[in-house]
Amino acid sequence: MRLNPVFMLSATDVAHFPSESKTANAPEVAFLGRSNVGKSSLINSLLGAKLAHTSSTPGRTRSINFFALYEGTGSKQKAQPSLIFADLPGYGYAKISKSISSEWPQFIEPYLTERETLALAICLVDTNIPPQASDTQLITFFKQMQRPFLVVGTKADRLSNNVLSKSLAALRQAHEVDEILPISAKTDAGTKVLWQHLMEVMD
Ligand SMILES: Nc1nc2c(ncn2[C@@H]2O[C@H](COP(=O)(O)OP(=O)(O)OP(=O)(O)O)[C@@H](O)[C@H]2O)c(=O)[nH]1
Ligand SMILES: [Mg+2]
Repeated sequence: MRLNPVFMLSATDVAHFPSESKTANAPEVAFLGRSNVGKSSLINSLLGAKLAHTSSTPGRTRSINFFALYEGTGSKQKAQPSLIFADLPGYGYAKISKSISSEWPQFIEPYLTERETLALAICLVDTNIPPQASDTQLITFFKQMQRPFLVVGTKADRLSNNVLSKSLAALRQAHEVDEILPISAKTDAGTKVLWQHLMEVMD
């Protein structure tokens, strides 16, 4: 199914989050991970459009950017979105070993704990670097909150199959998760499988 993406708004405060009148309570998917892991690039790759701003400099995304995804195009586009994407600012950028909550802007934690329509969190981890404590911390947070999450391994295109398999095994072990889906925003590898997970959220 093709979804038509439309940028909604950029939130720097809880008060700015899109309300029910805008989202029609459509399920929301949040993209989380360290700065530069490839959140905005993955969103663009999934949407087939360059809507989210990407940068080689960490810390590009400083607010939560919401995108509404509509079924149908032109006159056949539905009035209400079917899915919402939320592109979040990265963590682990300014200071190295601070806890996620102290590093992160004040509005991220309320977003994660209070956003009722949040249906799935995509936790991005970089397959090109060793397991990071800040990522374990985020994944533990979702386990404890019993909120649905999915871990994806980014920038898989940079590694040979052999090195990628080893990296994924190390990441699964460190973060104590059964599955990490390898993806590449560059080659679109893995994005079809990821869309299958997103479709389940929409049902
Ligand atoms: N080779 C390769 N490079 C990638 C991939 N995804 C992202 N990048 C590169 O990684 C850098 C960061 O990408 P972004 O998508 O801006 O990362 P982000 O997680 O949104 O970063 P912040 O907004 O700073 O938190 C850019 O230079 C991208 O081109 C990928 O799948 N493969
Ligand atoms: Mg970004």
